[in-house]
Amino acid sequence: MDDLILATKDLQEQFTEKRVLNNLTFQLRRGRFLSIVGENGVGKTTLLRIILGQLKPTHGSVTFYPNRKAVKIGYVPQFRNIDDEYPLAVKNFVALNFTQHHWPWLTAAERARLTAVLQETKLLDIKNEPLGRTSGGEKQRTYLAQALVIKPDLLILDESTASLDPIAKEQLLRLVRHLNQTTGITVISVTHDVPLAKQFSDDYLLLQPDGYQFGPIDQLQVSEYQGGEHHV
Ligand SMILES: Nc1ncnc2c1ncn2[C@@H]1O[C@H](COP(=O)(O)OP(=O)(O)OP(=O)(O)O)[C@@H](O)[C@H]1O
Repeated sequence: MDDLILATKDLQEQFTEKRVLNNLTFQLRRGRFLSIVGENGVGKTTLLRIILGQLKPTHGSVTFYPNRKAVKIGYVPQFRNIDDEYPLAVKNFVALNFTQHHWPWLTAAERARLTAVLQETKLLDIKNEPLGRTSGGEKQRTYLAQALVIKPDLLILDESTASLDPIAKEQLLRLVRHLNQTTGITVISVTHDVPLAKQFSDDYLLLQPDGYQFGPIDQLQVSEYQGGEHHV
């Protein structure tokens, strides 16, 4: 169990109208990049919410190793309400995730961490720009930086590339993969983009209406993936 970061056992979620996750059981090793794929409504976000502790499974469990408290999670949600007028500068938006309360007066250690993460995510040049005026790709990198600033052990991305053009999509995933390989951070990424998942991940979890598949990414058959926004 040494190198596991989390394991699920027999997970199921029963909503009023629908049941998702069919006794889902899988184990994720530390340092791996897992892509979760599957058609719309199959339960991908539900699984993330269970892992994040926002939703209690109707059945089954999630276990963290060595325990939940020891696994720091950085989360990039699927939707944000950032309009063109959003005034907070990129660097201040990233710093929101520091837990200390007297922001914006960061400690020296926090300032150093902030600079490091802005550099890692290639945001130094635009750190003083209001977030509302940045491009889609820059916004996604800012959300990523905000999740990373706390030095998480596990990074969870919910369709972070969905709104991006193909070049920005690949750049973002390449960056996440680079961080995964250089820092050892474990990544769980929900995506509809199977070719990109195949390019950048180690493992896949394909959720299906009546079951699931889990395994090394090279075993994911593109033809088995039906649905999502991008039919392949
Ligand atoms: N709180 C809830 N109450 C009732 N039904 C819900 C709730 N949350 C999700 N569902 C339903 O459960 C199913 C799975 O939703 P979920 O958001 O996990 O799917 P998904 O695979 O992430 O879909 P997408 O690819 O469209 O984001 C959907 O049919 C959804 O309508």
